[in-house]
Amino acid sequence: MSSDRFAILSTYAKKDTPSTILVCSTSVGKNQVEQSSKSLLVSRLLEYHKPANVKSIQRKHFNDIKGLDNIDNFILKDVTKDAKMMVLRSKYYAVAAASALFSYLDSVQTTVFAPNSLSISYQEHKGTMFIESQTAQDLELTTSAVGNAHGMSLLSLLDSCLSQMGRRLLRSSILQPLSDAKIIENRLDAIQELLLNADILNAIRSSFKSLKGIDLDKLLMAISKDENKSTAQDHEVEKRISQLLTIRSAIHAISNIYYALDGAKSSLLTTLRNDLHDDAFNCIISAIDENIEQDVTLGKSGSLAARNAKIYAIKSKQCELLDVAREAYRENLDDLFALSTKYTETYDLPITCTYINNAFHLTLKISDLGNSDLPKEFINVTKYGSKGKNKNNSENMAGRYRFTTIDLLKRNSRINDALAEVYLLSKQCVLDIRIVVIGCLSPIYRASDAIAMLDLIVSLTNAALIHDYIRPEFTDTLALKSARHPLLENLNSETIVSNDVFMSDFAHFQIIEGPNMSGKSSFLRMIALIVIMAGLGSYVPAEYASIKLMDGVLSRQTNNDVLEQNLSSFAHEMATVSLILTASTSNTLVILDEIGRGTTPSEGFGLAYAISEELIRRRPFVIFATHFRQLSTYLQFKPGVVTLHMSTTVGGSDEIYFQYKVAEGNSVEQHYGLQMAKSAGLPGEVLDEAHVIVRGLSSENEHGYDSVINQARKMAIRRQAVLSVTSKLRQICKNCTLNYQDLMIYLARLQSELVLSLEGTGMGDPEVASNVNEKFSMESNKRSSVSPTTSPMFISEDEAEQYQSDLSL
Ligand SMILES: Nc1ncnc2c1ncn2[C@@H]1O[C@H](COP(=O)(O)OP(=O)(O)OP(=O)(O)O)[C@@H](O)[C@H]1O
Repeated sequence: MSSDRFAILSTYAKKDTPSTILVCSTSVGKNQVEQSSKSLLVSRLLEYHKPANVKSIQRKHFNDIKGLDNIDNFILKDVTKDAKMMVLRSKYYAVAAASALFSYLDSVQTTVFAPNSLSISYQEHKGTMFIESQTAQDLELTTSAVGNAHGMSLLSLLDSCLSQMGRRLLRSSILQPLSDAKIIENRLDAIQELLLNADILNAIRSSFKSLKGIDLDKLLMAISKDENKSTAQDHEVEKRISQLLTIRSAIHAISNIYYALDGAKSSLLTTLRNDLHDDAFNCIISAIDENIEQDVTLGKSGSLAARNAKIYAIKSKQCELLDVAREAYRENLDDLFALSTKYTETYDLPITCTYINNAFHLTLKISDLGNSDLPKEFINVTKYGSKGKNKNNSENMAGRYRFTTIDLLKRNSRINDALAEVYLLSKQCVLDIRIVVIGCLSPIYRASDAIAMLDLIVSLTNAALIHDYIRPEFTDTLALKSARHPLLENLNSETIVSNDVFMSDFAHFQIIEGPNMSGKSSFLRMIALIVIMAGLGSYVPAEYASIKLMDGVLSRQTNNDVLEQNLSSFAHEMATVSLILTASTSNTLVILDEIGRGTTPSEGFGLAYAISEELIRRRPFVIFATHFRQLSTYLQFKPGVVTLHMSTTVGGSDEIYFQYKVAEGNSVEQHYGLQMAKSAGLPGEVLDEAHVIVRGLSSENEHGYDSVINQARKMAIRRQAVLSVTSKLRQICKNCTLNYQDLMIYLARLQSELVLSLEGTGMGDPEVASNVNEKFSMESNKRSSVSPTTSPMFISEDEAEQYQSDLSL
């Protein structure tokens, strides 16, 4: 299953070269696979996957429920099974396609597999980030838990698209951001150009108005659809004429957008501009203009004006027979109105001839008849009261008689015969033009894609302008200065507190502590949202952003009961964690918000600790918000682990003030939970008792590991300080553009920072500087492939080994 966007599967495929491609019969028509030239889908598939066989499979075999059952039955029963099943549950197209594949193998190739014998994996498109559906929901990427008002989800925040194509692309880009820096940089260049060149931006915006909300993708699909035999002739003609008129407007709009891009310089904008121009467009316009009247407006369906517009839409002299048929229609119409006039004169009544429900009727005001009866010649009489209204027509019939005569019925019938002839001949004419359009579909599809991309770029440019976002750069570190949560900022830009973030291979596992409501989850989500925004090519809410492009964003957040999957909250948490442990790589961003709260505290802590250890070993970038205070106490000594906390202050009467500011190190135990409970009005004696218990437990805990912790903490501080300096020195070696003097100043600053951070660890003496220099030289020796001969005096051999393994990353 390589794609969840098309119901297409390859069987017995060598890498990237399928031997058979199964397509759903409804997408190509019954015989179109055999006559492949008729189906755009089939010819495209063959273009890309020659010499594959394309087989049409009945729609009923693309069954997602059956597909999941099949996978559940055949997939290997290993530790990853639950996680894989969980991901697949939300991949409707992939599992429906799997069902078609198993049906095909079973019925056509008579291949049957043993249960639990197949290794099945779900792969995302190359060059994109993997975002699991629950993560998308938790991060409120496209929908928000509190309604879909503007700015409540990332999609609605960024969406100022002017076309449906653009909006669809924005949505899919948010759900599947890119991980290819080159493509992203192209988008960013385009945004930067539009930000600097307001003329082009405004020109594009106004050129989009001429698109008048036309959804090109849907229009092209409708044009490609063959005639439905059950559709009435007049509707078919009306539909086709309307499609041709819309495509004509769309091509004029494409041309306007093309000219609006005049002068654009960035590579993406110039490519898009080229995609908006093709000689085929002129062929379509000429075919339509030569055959269809310029000023046809089909109007409201069912009205006489709409019918006449349809009848006279094809220009005269294009088809002789059509001209004759229209003449016959006109003569019959004249006869019919003459008949109506005759009734008026004969009976001396103001009778009018009205078009209702696709036929002509006679009508007369009830008051005009006075006390007399309607003449006998008038049949099928309907009398409408003062509020009467013909439901099927806007014609107000209140206070009127509606009737007909035998002669009028005959005229109507003749008119209908003439009409049938007109529609038949018109249909032939519009179908001929449709063939020209179908021959040019490919450049129109390309133009549609270009418009969608341009719309996305303009939408992201608007967001950057309105919210003062900045252009991110892409490196190996995730460094954000004064970053803001985009959705919170949109809610209230006055109160938003910005935060700095720094994650690198040396600081890849970050634990964040803090009381409830202190802003932990928001901090986690802010990082994920900014990484996703950068992945879709958007500017981001920060003063500076260096982004490491991720291959996926995985998250586990609280309170996600998944009722439809019949899993308890804890079971779901474990299934998600299992997915994270299976799917994360050193390039994945993992967001963990409270793990292990659904079970006993000791089990919860044990699980949280073990999961953390495994993630530290696998090296994804992890941000873990937790209430387990011991977690950071124990884990902070491991390489790559950083501890953070949300800063808070407590007022005179024990109120808690949240500052929403992230600070380094562990939080000081202040029993915020108890303070919150007090604010919530818990009785005094209950609180006193809780204080006594908590104090007892705290001193018991601290007594046991205090001295060990202190020792280990010193080691950790030393190691982290050295690793941090080494990381910075490496960056200098790679990217430094400073002159000699500035470089010396920077190095001296690094040195004093190091000395400062070593204070209290037994390394802050004057010899440190020379020891550190020795350490740096050890590192540079390693670079030049000379093995270090000795470990510096100020670290133990164990420590030196640990440094070596950390540095060899
Ligand atoms: N950076 C910020 N600037 C301004 N307000 C913030 C910020 N971060 C969080 N908040 C406010 O604080 C509220 C609580 O934040 P959040 O849910 O992130 O806290 P939490 O520590 O995760 O709480 P809990 O542990 O109960 O889940 C948010 O709804 C928001 O209104």
